[in-house]
Amino acid sequence: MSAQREMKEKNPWHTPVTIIFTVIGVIAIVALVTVAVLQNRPLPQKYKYGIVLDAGSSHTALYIYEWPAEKDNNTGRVEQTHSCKVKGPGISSYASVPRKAGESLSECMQEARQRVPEKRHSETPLYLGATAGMRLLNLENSLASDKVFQAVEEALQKFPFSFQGARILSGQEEGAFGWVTVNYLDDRLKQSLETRGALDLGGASTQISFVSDDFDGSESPDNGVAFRLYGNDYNLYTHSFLCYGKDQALRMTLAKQTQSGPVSISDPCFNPGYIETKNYSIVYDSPCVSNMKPQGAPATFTHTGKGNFSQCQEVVKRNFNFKQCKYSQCSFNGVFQPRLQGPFGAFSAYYFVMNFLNLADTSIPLEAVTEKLSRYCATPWNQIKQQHPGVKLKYLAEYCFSGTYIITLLTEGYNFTSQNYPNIKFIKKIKGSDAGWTLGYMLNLTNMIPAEAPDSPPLPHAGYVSIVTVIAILLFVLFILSLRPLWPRCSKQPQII
Ligand SMILES: Nc1nc2c(ncn2[C@@H]2O[C@H](COP(=O)(O)OP(=O)(O)OP(=O)(O)O)[C@@H](O)[C@H]2O)c(=O)[nH]1
Ligand SMILES: [Ca+2]
Repeated sequence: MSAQREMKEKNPWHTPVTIIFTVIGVIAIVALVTVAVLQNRPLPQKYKYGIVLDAGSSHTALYIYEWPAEKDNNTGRVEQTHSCKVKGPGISSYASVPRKAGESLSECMQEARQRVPEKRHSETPLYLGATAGMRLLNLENSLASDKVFQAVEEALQKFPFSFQGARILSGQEEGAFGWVTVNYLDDRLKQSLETRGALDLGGASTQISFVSDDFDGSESPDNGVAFRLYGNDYNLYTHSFLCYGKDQALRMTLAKQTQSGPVSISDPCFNPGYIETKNYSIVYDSPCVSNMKPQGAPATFTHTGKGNFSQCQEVVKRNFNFKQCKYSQCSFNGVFQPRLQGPFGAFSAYYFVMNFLNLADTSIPLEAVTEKLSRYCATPWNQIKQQHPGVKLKYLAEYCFSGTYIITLLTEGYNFTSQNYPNIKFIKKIKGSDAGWTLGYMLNLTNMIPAEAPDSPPLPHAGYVSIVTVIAILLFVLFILSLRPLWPRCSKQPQII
């Protein structure tokens, strides 16, 4: 017993002073850790929103984007949360009744009002960008295009968002923002990876945009867009071909076959057995073909199909001019194009068409693609209709032409070969967001892609808390040890028996 008591008396940890120090120390550590954890705990996520209306030539689509409120400047975090396809045609089709262009948007705008939390409405920017349909209308009749914009603006201002205006994008902007979208969603910009070129096939225009080591913008400044993003400089090559979207290209191809004003044509780009009466004035109602309209043509012509891929390709090729090129190299129509480089993402109609034809997989060799397309074009129209009962007849009738046009544009127009054709990926969405110019447009207008790489915190949250805890314990131990002189000395005193 006395030995035990002796041990107890000798043990300095059992003195009241050290017990008090220990308790205070433990409380201090707990307090320190609690403060560090609470202070650095991720706050409940709050989101910001942005809305972009893509007023294309064939239709308008609305996209809602969302990103964490505290990370405006961070990357790879803006996501598309909703999209809405406006019913009816593109806004340029309402040139004679502009009011209806505005009205057509209201259903999708109501949806946006419900999707974006009410308290964020007033701070949510809303943009409308119009592309080739309005570019053509503006060329044809600028007063009519102004009236369409006026009607659209009046309609959009009635909604509680922060409306930032409606305008026509230049072809360069359309191409460049499509490229930004693809590379942003792929996380290629922030990580300084090789970029992916962007191929966009719309209804009225088509864009090609890519970075090539051969291109610094000097040979053809109009095709150059310089960006500094996350600390990297990019010299982007971009070109938009007005009238080379798939609907206008079809008009041009029909125009090539009806220049003498016949009453009927046998078209290799449509399936055999296809027969439809078409109006000359409707086919030629576009600045892309209006100067080709035959004089003294009848009101209508009978459009029949004969389904022949190679003959179709010959007609389609006649839309491209390969003769003059004042640069070191050209794509077509005398337009400069540097050497193709890197992977490419092809979206919009490239995807719709190639996906329908089961040709979206580019590991299929180019030769096999043309073979499959030949077989598709030669399939009788009745059989095609039977095989695809749910597909819109207008789309269905045009797939032979559209597939042929895409392959011709890529190989003859842009000079893709059997070797680099597999570098193309046909895409619709990347990580849930549609590929297209809208996201890039919004990121640019909201300054959401910084020119310089953002500073990242030196430590992750968990690492920070662990280090603070270890240092606190070390300090505490040192503190206790530093109090050694105050430790009771009773154990060292000679015992008096
Ligand atoms: N097959 C098919 N075609 C589609 C679909 N959606 C749109 N298209 C067609 O594909 C073409 C391109 O569509 P978009 O990319 O929306 O073109 P756009 O933006 O209206 O036209 P631009 O102003 O030239 O960019 C048009 O001819 C459309 O009619 C679809 O779901 N399936
Ligand atoms: Ca488009």
